[in-house]
Amino acid sequence: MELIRGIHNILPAHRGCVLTIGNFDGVHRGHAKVIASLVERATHFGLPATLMTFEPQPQELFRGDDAPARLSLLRDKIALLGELGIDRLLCVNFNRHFASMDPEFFIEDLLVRRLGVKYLVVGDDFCFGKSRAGNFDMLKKAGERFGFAVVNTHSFTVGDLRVSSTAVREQLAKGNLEQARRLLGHPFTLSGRVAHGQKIGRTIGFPTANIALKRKVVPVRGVFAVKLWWDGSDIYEGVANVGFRPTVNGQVCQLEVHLFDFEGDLYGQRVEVELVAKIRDEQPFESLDALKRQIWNDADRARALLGDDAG
Ligand SMILES: Cc1cc2nc3c(=O)[nH]c(=O)nc-3n(C[C@H](O)[C@H](O)[C@H](O)COP(=O)(O)O)c2cc1C
Ligand SMILES: Nc1ncnc2c1ncn2[C@@H]1O[C@H](COP(=O)(O)OP(=O)(O)O)[C@@H](O)[C@H]1O
Repeated sequence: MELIRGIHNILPAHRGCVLTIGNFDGVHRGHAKVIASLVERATHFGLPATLMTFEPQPQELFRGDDAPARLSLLRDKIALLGELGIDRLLCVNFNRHFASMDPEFFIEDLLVRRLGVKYLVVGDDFCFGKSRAGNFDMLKKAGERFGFAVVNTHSFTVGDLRVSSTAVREQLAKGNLEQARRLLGHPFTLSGRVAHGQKIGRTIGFPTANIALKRKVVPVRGVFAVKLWWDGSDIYEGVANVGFRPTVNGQVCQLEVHLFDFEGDLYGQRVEVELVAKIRDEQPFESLDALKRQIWNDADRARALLGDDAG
């Protein structure tokens, strides 16, 4: 998969494609379906399957801290999309300038002239450009004029649940990791670099790798049974907390993982953490001793849950 970072990096050689446009947050099963049909069309036309996505996600630009919790960071998104057979990923720097582009210009300059789109898949609620005046109907009409087909994405359901990034966020907020996994089609993971903390963990017998989440809004909270790995490593099991650590007056939301049967230095390592099952909500404790006793219980529970998961 070729990554094109920014519209200024679109080359004349990139002209001619089948295209889909969207946030693709989480890269869930609905997204995978859309992409599978795009790849099929790409083969049919003999053109590269191209996906246009935005960074930051539009709501993050417009709503800041009120934006919906981010499911996948760009880096995770790129990795997940890379597995779905797309030829090109165009990542647009979503800023005020791009957002206020005239919708006609978006179509004629970007889609037609520079990308040479022959087939376009978007949701029928897709709006774009200045005052969000560009819409599905406008794309359809432009398609007739410039000679490209425009088709609508169809909803994909699992059981009676419509798969959407919002539905995944709702399941995660409720702590239903298994249901979230079903909607995503892959486990929910958080990733980041291990940083130094307050060094309290080791003094209570539970060293915890502290992982900065780099998100404005985190979609999960609480204590979880987890698996952790990094590039080329084994998979380790452990117990983790995602939250503000009220007992030690934590200021930022953080992921902390205590690994079972592991002794070593993880500082600086980029790790991936799969949340397997939720154990409880985070709570304040009156002492570190009380917290330590609780973490012992959490660890037992996590081992049991992870044992079930393996079977
Ligand atoms: C499994 C687990 C559960 C935790 N639960 C809570 C909790 O309910 N409340 C809380 O204030 N902190 C909780 N913590 C966070 C601890 O306060 C924190 O890991 C400890 O203070 C060590 O901090 P340090 O890594 O900065 O040294 C939990 C940590 C782990 C690993
Ligand atoms: N079993 C373990 N689980 C997690 N981290 C461990 C473990 N054993 C050693 N470590 C190391 O210890 C560090 C955590 O120790 P801790 O006292 O909690 O310090 P900090 O407050 O800096 O996180 C981790 O970042 C990692 O490098």
